[in-house]
Amino acid sequence: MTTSSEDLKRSAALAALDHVGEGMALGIGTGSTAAHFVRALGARVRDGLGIVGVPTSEETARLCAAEGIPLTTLDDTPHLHLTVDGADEIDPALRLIKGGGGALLREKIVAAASDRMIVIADGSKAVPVLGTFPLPIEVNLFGLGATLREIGLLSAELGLEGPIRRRLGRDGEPFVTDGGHAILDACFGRIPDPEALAATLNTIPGVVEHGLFIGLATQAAIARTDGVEWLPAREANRPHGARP
Ligand SMILES: O=C[C@H](O)[C@H](O)[C@H](O)COP(=O)(O)O
Repeated sequence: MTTSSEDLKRSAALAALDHVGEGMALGIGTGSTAAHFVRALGARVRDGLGIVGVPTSEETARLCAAEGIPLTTLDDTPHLHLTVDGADEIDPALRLIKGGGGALLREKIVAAASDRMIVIADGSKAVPVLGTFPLPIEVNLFGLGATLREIGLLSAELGLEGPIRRRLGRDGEPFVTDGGHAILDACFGRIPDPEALAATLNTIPGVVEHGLFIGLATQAAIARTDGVEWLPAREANRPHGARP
């Protein structure tokens, strides 16, 4: 019997669900892998599990509502126990590229508000070096051209070359995030020093957020045909370390 990539995503989601306990405040991720988690969580909630969730996108909010998962906001619940979310790439130090679905801004805010972040993924997302997946960069619509040019110039100084394109939606129109911003996808191919690139992007006016998640993931459940592999935490990488 063959195992589909959806089966693997579901296996990773179920492995993360084992870490969810009664009374938890959860960050709930976005994307096809996170959707498996939402559906499995919904079944547990209907069986009586008491949790509240903060969704990382309007799409996830709708799915949670359909599953009967009680939702809150970071205004009412600013400190979360655990976030479970997918990723586009995961390296061995648990650095991530996220934002393939355009939800990176809310995802990063929610992950940073959480004591722990478990990344769920099928094995295809685990890479030795980040960057094959184009890096999503969320930018303000005002000054888009100038921001794009600055990203290109400063990343070239780091030795990163490659096309940077505004993302289009499925309808062929420019993609707009839940926050009303554009996404630029930077096709660098390889990002040998993600910390340096993240620090550079953080200095550029007009960059709202970028898809490099560094020091946020505490564990990853990577599902392969022979089972789920857990990548451990690297606490030294975590500026937002677990709080009491
Ligand atoms: O913006 C979207 C998110 O970062 C997703 O978690 C990421 O793109 C992974 O999505 P999927 O599980 O569909 O591959």
